[in-house]
Amino acid sequence: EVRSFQWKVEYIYWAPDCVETVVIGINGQYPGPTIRATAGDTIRVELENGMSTEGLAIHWHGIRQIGTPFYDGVPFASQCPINPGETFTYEFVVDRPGTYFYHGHYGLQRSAGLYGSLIVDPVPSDAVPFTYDGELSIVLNDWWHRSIYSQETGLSQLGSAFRFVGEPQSLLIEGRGRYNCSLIPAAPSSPPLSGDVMSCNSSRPQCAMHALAVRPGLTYRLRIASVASLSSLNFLLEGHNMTLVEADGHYVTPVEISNLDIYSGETYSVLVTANQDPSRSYWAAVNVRGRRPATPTGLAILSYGDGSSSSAPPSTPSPQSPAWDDFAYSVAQARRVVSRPGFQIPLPERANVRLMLLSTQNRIDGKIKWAINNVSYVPRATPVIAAFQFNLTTAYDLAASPPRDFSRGYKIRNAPPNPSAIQGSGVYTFRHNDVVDVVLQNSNTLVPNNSEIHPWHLHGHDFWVLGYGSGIYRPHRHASTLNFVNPPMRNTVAVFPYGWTYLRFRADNPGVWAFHCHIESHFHMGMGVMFAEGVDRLPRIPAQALGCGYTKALFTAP
Ligand SMILES: O=C1O[C@H]([C@@H](O)CO)C(O)=C1O
Repeated sequence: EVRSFQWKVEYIYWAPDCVETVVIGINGQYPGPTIRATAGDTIRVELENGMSTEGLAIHWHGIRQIGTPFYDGVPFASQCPINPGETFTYEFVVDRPGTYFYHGHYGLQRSAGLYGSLIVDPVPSDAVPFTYDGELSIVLNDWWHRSIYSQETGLSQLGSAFRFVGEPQSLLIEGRGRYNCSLIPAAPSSPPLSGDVMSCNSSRPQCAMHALAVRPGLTYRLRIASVASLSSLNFLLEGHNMTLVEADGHYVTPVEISNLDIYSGETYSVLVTANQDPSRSYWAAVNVRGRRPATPTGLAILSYGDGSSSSAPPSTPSPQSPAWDDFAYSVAQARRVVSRPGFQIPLPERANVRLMLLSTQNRIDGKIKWAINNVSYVPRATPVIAAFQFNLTTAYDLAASPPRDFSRGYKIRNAPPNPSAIQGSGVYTFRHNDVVDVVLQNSNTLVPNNSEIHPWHLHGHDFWVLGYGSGIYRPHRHASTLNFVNPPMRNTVAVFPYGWTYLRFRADNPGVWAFHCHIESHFHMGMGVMFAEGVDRLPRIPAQALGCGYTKALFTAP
């Protein structure tokens, strides 16, 4: 079945946490509309860029775009950005059931609210290894009052003028949070200039708490996605345990948990049974982990029944998550997520390519950047995929590969000495069906004794997560600790402070695929790489994806 949508992307005034600001909405709404489809369906989105001051592209996160790499939605990788006033039609197959989402991938547009859910149901004949009575779905996010333009300006300043985006003002559940309006000075004019002078009003319907309505005794599949821009999050339901059953569109061996660590770019399904006192409601809560929190708990209401007193907010205090810096807890929970017997995709026995990718925070030309093996990624004006298809060697040096390893002597516990980091736009190339191992190696930032969590997301693929460890990955010491028995498949995986994460994928999807830290500011500061694979088999790029950079030369004036 083809499911068609017509979307117009525009700036709108919205008050996600009761503070009115400018949000990027779809068809006048934030978050964007939910796409619901059945495995095998074709999704067709006619996307009009109604923002008159910037380009646009939308990424369908977790959808592999098999055969349609030019609809992956990464500007300057898979397509030219959609100009103001232009309409671009995405058309792709959602081949596998699961919990996904979509989001803007141009600049910091995801942080401005350009995202929504994408849920794919299995075909009726497909086995689902658990049962439930009903379904609920939430997207988690962190939220700033400073515009993304101000945030971007801060990230680009020289030397000590650098201003990081900082900790978020609010955490949102399904696009809703509640900022404490008494912290905002009264607007100087009356009525306030909407969205320019901060106006906070806790009775705005847009910031009414989201409610998860359940009926006593029933079991629900709760789908949870994180599109957070910065924060590692921890989700919990007051008084209720959860059974983890799906991660990034793959069934996992059920795990009982009392709270869920979720990193930006990840999705999960948990089963929850409404088995508590039905005469009251409970908190659904989200807290920051991994960075010293400066943001209040984000809240929604788990309400028993509908319309009765049980939908009023609980009078209990908001629930707490494990300590923000209990990284051992996070690693232990990550290790418990393994594939489900009967639903495993066989792991290729060995890889023929291995990349050792060291992430460092660096100063380059006076600016703070993130670099991978000393190269900080900067997009160029020509889509990488078009450079391969049309051999645009003026746009990129297609033969040169960025470094595939880093110096064995690198001290990951020291602030980077940073002598030779550069900016670059090089592309790692693989042959069709190469089996690629990637070791993501974390290190100290420019701040002494500091290393951060980075959730890495791979486009066009799922990968097997073979293991996590601390310190520098050393094959002779760590290869034997990898999980070759039941590694989970994912599209996003965390790299923990001072640690390494080991993953494997098969380069069986001809295209150009971004692989990057899903923290919005970090990718913008260069924390990503480009993978090109099977470029001799690329499907023909449609004209609507071209027209910028050196692809202009492909068209002749009418
Ligand atoms: O990219 C980042 O920059 C800051 C800090 O490292 C430099 O001010 C921070 O916390 C990040 O995650």
